[in-house]
Amino acid sequence: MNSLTALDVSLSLGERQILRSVTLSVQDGAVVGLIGPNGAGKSSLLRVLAGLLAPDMGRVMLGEDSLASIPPSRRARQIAFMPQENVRPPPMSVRHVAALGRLAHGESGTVALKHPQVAEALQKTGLTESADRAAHRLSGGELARLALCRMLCVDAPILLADEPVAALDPAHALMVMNLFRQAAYQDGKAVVVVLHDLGLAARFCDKLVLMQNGAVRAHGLPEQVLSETLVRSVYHVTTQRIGMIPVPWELCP
Ligand SMILES: Nc1ncnc2c1ncn2[C@@H]1O[C@H](COP(=O)(O)OP(=O)(O)OP(=O)(O)O)[C@@H](O)[C@H]1O
Repeated sequence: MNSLTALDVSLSLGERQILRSVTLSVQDGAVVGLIGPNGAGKSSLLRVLAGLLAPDMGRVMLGEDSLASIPPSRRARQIAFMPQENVRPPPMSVRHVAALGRLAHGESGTVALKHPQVAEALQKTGLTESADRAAHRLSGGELARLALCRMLCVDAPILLADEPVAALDPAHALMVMNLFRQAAYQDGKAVVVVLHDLGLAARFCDKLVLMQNGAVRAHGLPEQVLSETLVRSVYHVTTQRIGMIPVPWELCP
């Protein structure tokens, strides 16, 4: 069974305390949504979970093993990470950039390009017809899908995605959220996804972790975490419900 757990993790960067005793766990077959206002610490926590930042206190466990004890080469095969920042790629084709995900398995060149996972990831992210285009000429949303595509090419059991739908139109945002659900429910992956869209978080995540000021303010089922009271307290907005889905409505006075 695949699981990734942050246990009582604290992190300081420079003078600032960024994370305060954060505990979060994701198991295979589940999509965990990480939500919270700007600056709450979501990206920092995701980087700690990916092993890119070492916590000052607490630890991260990948299954039974401490993440810090796992060699980076094995970590790269176990955890695929999509960062928030979309760096414009060098002048290579979309297919070549996607295939960089296979480097985690030591594959490059033709071997990587011909791996079935590359064609599948291009198809799942709606990029098959753009595969031969120059990646550096893609639009912002297309670039975001390419970053996701490269992450899928790793075929890791654990997926960590930082605001993967922030730049996407509604159809592609739904496509990507369905893709995470499929990864969890059909392929048994463990998924952590950072989201600002509370509607998507409510609909597509099995569990939500709501962060505020570097700490976990609430966690549990979406309907528990996205209560009117908690949303008002953390985001300072009122909500209206469309069915079960909370929609941010007005700034609190
Ligand atoms: N290297 C750093 N040095 C000092 N402070 C940092 C550093 N990196 C991040 N921070 C601070 O840590 C806090 C949390 O940042 P983080 O990017 O984790 O938040 P976030 O919840 O992902 O925010 P957003 O929703 O805006 O992306 C912010 O106040 C940020 O300014």
